Amino acid sequence: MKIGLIGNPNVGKSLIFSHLTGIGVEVSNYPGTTVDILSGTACVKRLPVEITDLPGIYSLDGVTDEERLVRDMVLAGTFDVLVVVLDAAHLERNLYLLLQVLEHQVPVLAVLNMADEAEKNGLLIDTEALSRLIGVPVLLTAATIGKNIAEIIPLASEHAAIGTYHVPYDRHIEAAVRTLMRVSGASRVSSLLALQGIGTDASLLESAKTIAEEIEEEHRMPVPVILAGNRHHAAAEIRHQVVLHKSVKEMRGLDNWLLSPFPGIPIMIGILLSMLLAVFFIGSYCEELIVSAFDTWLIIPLQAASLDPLIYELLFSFIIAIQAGLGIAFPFVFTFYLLMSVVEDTGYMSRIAFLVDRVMHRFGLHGQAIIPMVLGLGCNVPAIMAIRQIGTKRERHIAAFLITMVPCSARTVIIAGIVAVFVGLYAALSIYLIIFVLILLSGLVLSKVTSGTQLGMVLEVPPLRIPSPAMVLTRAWIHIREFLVIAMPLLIVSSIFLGLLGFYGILDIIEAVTAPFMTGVLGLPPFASTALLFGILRKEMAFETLVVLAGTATLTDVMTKVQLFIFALVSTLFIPCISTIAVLYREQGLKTALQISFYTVLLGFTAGALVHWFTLMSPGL
Ligand SMILES: Nc1nc2c(ncn2[C@@H]2O[C@H](COP(=O)(O)OP(=O)(O)OP(=O)(O)O)[C@@H](O)[C@H]2O)c(=O)[nH]1
Ligand SMILES: [Mg+2]
Repeated sequence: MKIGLIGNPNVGKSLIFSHLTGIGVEVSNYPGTTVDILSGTACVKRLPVEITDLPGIYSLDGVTDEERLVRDMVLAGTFDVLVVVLDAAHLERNLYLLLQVLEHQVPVLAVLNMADEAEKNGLLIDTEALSRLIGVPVLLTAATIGKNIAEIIPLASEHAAIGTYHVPYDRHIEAAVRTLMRVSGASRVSSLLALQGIGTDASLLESAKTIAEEIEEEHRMPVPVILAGNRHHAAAEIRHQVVLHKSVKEMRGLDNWLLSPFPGIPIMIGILLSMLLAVFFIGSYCEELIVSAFDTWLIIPLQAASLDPLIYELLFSFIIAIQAGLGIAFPFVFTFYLLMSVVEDTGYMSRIAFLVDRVMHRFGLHGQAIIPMVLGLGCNVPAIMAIRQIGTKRERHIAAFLITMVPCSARTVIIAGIVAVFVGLYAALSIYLIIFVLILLSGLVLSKVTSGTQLGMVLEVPPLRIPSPAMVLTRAWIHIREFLVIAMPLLIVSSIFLGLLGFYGILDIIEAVTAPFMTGVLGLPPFASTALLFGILRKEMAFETLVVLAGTATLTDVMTKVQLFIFALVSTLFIPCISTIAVLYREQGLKTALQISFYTVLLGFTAGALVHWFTLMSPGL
């Protein structure tokens, strides 16, 4: 009987080999110690068993010479049993190779070595669950202390089994495999290999090539990359089901819920939606209190005092800027960051990434890209900076486009403050829906037109934790402080600037020039153009400026509900704020910054014009 020891580099194969055979081989703590293939014999029940120590490899893809060598030996049926040695302390990374070995339909025993290290790291591995899941026996060992090493050969020779687990590949891949199996009568593994251009059957390779080209056309990435992405996802999923951190043992039941598509996805939508609603309700409740306090105590007395017109204009612009900042933006920004901070601290964010990973691949993105996108709900600037971590240039390019469309907290201020307050909750939610659909469509189009490759990556899902109030408050405070020290002064200066422009009649000129477009195409009052313009400085300033220009916080006095809806939609979508453009330029270059700015202007005006046109067509609205 021939047994092969296969596994990632540095997992302890050679140490196990010398325990089993008594042959002293080089064992060292760096990958790639074994380069030659060494065999030895052990006796089990007086029958000789030949054991081979193979060089460490990460996959059977055949990228390196060692990988090709090992794969060819496996394909040639050299071994009766493969003992796959895994590092129990880094199971997810090691599972990738195991999943690939299982595809080869050879009897397998999985040995999770380094049990001592896993234990030291506080990891508990449910070997029975793993064994049930993949259909092969699983043994936990620690080669340095000889733990369970004596079990390896008896288990391997008597109980090694052909795995029952199939990596759930992308549906195009699965369809291709089915077709190849039917047409050429090939096995699943030969069909999968043929799709990657590996194999000896010329006619199978020929048909696989045509199908693979179609898939690559559709996905805009090579088949091996798609397969790798799927395997990584499967490895993450298995790891999640069988490994738990001691400290979070009690959280595990909850986590199983959170991470499975059902009820995970409804829960995710529920959590995000209730966050938005909480921001709406708490924000607008506080807004009303603060705004009316300003009106009663400052604005009305100011109007009653007979002041020099210029002084009055300056004072009025100053007060209304503070009213807009503290009264309108602050309650929403504060509530948002507080809730967001809780979500981040619990570790739920990575669960969102895991849940949407599959869907994101359709948009040419890895699940990890969802984290900057969710961060973008707070502010696009750190979100754009966070895409640095994303694997390839192509993914970064797509992510930059999509993130700039994500409604940040400033845009939530506009949507909540204008639409939720004056038009209604459903109208406000419908803006999110419109933006969501536009992001999906843009993602689909971008993933088709952007060239380059997509990388598979391992998603780490950190343990769930009860958030610590101190951490949550500190994190929320960092964002809120940024708002107070950067946004507020900017708001005050621009409000005074605006007051002066109005005082000297310059706003009238700008408005007169843009009026035909504003009124004719978007159906908005002419002064909306100034508000949109100031929205480029900071998004919520579009709203605050509108209040300043309207001269009242009760916007329905000066605009219709439809106008308010269109204004909010356009100012949310069109051109990112100046800080976002700056960071886009720094991170992605001038071309991308310009492309995105142009694209969003087009999108914003088109969406606004369409809504206007639609309401003209249906006067009943
Ligand atoms: N803590 C701990 N260390 C181990 C265990 N098994 C092996 N090691 C150590 O891990 C390192 C790598 O062991 P090797 O046997 O050389 O690993 P390998 O898989 O043959 O590595 P390559 O030949 O590079 O593929 C050595 O320093 C071993 O002492 C274990 O169960 N626990
Ligand atoms: Mg070795």
